[in-house]
Amino acid sequence: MVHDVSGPGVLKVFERLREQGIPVDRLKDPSKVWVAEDHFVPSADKISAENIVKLSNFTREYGIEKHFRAGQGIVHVIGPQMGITLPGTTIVCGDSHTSTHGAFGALALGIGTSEVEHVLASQTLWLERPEPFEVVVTGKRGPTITAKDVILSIIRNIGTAGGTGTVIEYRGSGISDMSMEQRMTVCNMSIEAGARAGLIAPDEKTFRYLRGRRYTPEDYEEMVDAWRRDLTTDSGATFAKSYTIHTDEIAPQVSWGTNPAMTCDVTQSVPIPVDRVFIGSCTNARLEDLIDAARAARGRRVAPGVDAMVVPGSQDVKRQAEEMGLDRVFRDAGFEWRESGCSMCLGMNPDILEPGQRCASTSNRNFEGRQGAGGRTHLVSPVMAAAAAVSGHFVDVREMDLN
Ligand SMILES: CC(C)[C@H](C(=O)O)[C@@H](O)C(=O)O
Ligand code: SF4
Repeated sequence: MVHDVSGPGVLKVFERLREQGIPVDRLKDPSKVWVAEDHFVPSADKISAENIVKLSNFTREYGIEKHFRAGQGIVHVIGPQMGITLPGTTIVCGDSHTSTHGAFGALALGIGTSEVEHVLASQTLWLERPEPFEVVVTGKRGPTITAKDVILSIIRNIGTAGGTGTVIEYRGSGISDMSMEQRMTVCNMSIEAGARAGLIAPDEKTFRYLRGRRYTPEDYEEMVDAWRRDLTTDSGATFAKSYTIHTDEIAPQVSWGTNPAMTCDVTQSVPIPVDRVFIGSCTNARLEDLIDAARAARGRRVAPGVDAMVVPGSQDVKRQAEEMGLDRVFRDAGFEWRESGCSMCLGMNPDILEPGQRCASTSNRNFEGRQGAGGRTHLVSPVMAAAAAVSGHFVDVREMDLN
């Protein structure tokens, strides 16, 4: 997968190789490459426009058919939704949150620019073998405890370096209970625990999710038969590390600091009014996330002084949400209803915080200045974000009358 930030850097390497007389006049297999324009959306500045022109030249020159344009959505939302992400495949992208695709039982890794170039030219990659790390999720989540609360709790407990050198396999009843979208939220943040990737063995939910999508292969049912047989956790599998979390003990989470492990329960000291609310990103901007957020927004109004926006993860999510009337729910409550893209997740486009502003955000990183210099990010689930928007401060959604 190639996107508008990491892609153009790769193309520069291609140019350099050509100058040295090394022929990179074709890709090993253009049918295995696809492109999305997501990070610089809305593409208002010069660099972003230039990058998008570069990507267009790239797909034209190398015969790449799948090119999703600005506004079509985030690379990690599009892939699964289009049936491009498949179990048992190896997926790479110059983007750390490639781990999202592990929810389908793919080995999905974020890689560096020169590695991307190597993959484009050879369809291979040299890797140190990571250690297997099992994270067992047990118990039954309360009705307002989301996959985001589960993964924030895991990271809070194992730390941002807890997964270093490993690939995390999430398993247990707490994972099989989750929908595919919830599993994606969990795998998405594996990288925030320092892991190379995160994955979940595919099951019937996985197979059902991918059936009949735009790029689902024709021989899909045969593939499913093989996956059912081969892509399970071996009985007696051994792991280099193991961690178990009981979800019945989890409260809604709010990050307070500048890395995702700096997180606490909403019942601990979470001060603060919020100025902005961002419901979006490849972590939490799928249809179920918007349905969840709408439960707190429906029939209420965004608190005075709060600026709240919803950025669906893809055009498809947006359309489906609109068919359900969710756009009206959010608009009537005073949220902005935006076009798809990375938006205020990372401050690389005009959607940024002003210095001193605090944001309740459904994204995955709260690093200093992540959403704009001088801004502060508080990571929460979609329903927590919407509840903060209508209350003007963080609240415990378990005590709220949700629709
Ligand atoms: C811009 C891109 C390389 C980056 C990443 O690698 O994750 C971005 O998507 C992010 O979330 O910080
Ligand atoms: S939504 Fe955020 S985390 Fe996801 S790919 Fe875009 S910038 Fe990275």
